[in-house]
Amino acid sequence: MQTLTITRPDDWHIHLRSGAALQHTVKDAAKQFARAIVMPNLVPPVTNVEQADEYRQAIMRHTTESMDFEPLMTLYLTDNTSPEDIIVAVDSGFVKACKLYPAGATTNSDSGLTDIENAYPVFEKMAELGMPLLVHGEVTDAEIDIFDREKVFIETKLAPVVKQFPNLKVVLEHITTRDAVEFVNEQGPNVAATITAHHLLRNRNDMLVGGIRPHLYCLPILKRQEHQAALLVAATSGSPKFFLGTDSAPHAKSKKEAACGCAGVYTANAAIELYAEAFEMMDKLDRLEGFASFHGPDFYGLPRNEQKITLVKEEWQMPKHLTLGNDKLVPFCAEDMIQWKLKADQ
Ligand SMILES: NC(=O)N[C@@H](CC(=O)O)C(=O)O
Ligand SMILES: [Zn+2]
Ligand SMILES: [Zn+2]
Repeated sequence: MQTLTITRPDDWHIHLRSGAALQHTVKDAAKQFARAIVMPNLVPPVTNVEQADEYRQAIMRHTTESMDFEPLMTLYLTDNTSPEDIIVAVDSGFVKACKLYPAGATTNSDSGLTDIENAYPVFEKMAELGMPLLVHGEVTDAEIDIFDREKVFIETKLAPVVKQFPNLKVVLEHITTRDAVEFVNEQGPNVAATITAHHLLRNRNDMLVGGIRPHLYCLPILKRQEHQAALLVAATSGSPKFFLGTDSAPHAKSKKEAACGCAGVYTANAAIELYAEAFEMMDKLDRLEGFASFHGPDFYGLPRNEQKITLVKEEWQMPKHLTLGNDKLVPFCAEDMIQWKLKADQ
């Protein structure tokens, strides 16, 4: 039987949510990942260290020692975040990054930055203290087409930040375009990107041809096939600039299958298996470990994990539904056959 053993991976972008959802999301993530960068877009958002500490403790209540899972916390930048807040965050030891949402860009981003320049004094402090900036890279201008919002953000918002703060570590999160790949490749080692499994495995035709599939709707939205191809090349290139970030973002089935459905795809229950499928498709399974387990900690300046996980080439069927608190949750690839399986009892 074909097996693949790699260093235990980390997820550098996940939404664990809060309350009853945590009993499912934490277990799913911890099954495979040793650490996860936890997104702060709760309602209300996690904007200071006290809130991050409370959230961290809520997550930890759903872990056991044998799970050996560490949530890495983030702060949500608002127009009111100050450079002093960054000093306190760095001192906390458990806040590992700050997250920039342009106001209105995505789920729960209403308190995001109304103008990126408002945060320049904060970026300066982050650069000085080595705190990474994580970016949801889409403009929100009504006149910009939704399929162009990442590209326009890079040109008009991100490029000036990177130029002004060459020492700032920046992660362009969940990239979806060839333009993003090229931009990241052109920058120095302080600029990196995360790539989701769903953007590697699907494109906008999968979402829209033959009927609209709400469970593939996420932000940034799936793009055309040529962009998917560029992401596959980047992820499997071996470049340390690209690493694993699932952007697993659960929404109840009823909130997705609705006249105005929420954005977000749930992959955490089988993320590493899904990435393995993408890497196998490119005949680059040997590059999975770098992408999933090395490039992220190296960029963040954290130690690589020591434990291992094993994947087995064994077909299984993705469930039709999972549970999210009192609701149903439809996972990515629901009812599809998956080719790789994480071996239990590692
Ligand atoms: N990716 C998504 O489509 N949704 C995320 C927010 C985000 O990461 O932009 C969510 O929180 O639901
Ligand atoms: Zn986002
Ligand atoms: Zn996200």
